[in-house]
Amino acid sequence: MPSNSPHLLQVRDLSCERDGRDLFAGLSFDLASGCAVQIEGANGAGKTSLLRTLIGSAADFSGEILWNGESYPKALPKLRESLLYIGHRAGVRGGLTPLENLAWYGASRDAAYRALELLDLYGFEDTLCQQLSAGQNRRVALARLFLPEAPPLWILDEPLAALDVAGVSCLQGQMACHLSRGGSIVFTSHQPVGLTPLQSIQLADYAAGDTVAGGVFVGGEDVHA
Ligand SMILES: Nc1ncnc2c1ncn2[C@@H]1O[C@H](COP(=O)(O)OP(=O)(O)OP(=O)(O)O)[C@@H](O)[C@H]1O
Repeated sequence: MPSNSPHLLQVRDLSCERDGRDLFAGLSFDLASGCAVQIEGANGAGKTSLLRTLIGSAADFSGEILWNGESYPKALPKLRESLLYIGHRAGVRGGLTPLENLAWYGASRDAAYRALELLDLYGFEDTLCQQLSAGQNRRVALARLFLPEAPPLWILDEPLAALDVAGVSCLQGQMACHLSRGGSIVFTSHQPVGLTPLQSIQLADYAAGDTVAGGVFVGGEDVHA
């Protein structure tokens, strides 16, 4: 069960600065198998900076991050074997079709067709992505979450952005399914997401000089044992 699972990702007293400005300080949380963490905060609060730090793309932090008990940066090669990161910008190549974009990530043709169908992109598989709408491009990016054998750790920056109601529902279902299979998710979103167990972290609570301990949990057990 998720509450008894080991903590895969551990963040200890993390502080991040950009251009001489402290974005957040004293941030600590644990992420266990089967659990999700939602990062919330105003525009410019540092959500993307935090995610980029967690994926090892930003080394200018203080504090400690551990993956399976091993500290960054030593842990990064193993982390990347287990990580699926979808950033704020969709990471979709406009000059390729949806099928070609998924093939670039190693998907078989059958798996890519299936994932695109689940995201209601049937009939658009061979259309250049630069001819698709913003929401459709977002769906192409998110189709990676619907491929078989997706990695266990998902780090998603604004995954619900640009999606319509049906798209949000579809993605929420897939995120819940991932948790039920023992996967873990860290994501940013400005809107409520119906996941359990979910730890919500408000970056405003960690503004430099205004540090509080821990986040708020909705459902499940507090993994800050
Ligand atoms: N590489 C960088 N160099 C300098 N400043 C940066 C860099 N990346 C981000 N910043 C600054 O850090 C601050 C936080 O940016 P970030 O993108 O992390 O915020 P965010 O919470 O994700 O915002 P939004 O909700 O608007 O996406 C911003 O003021 C931004 O200008």
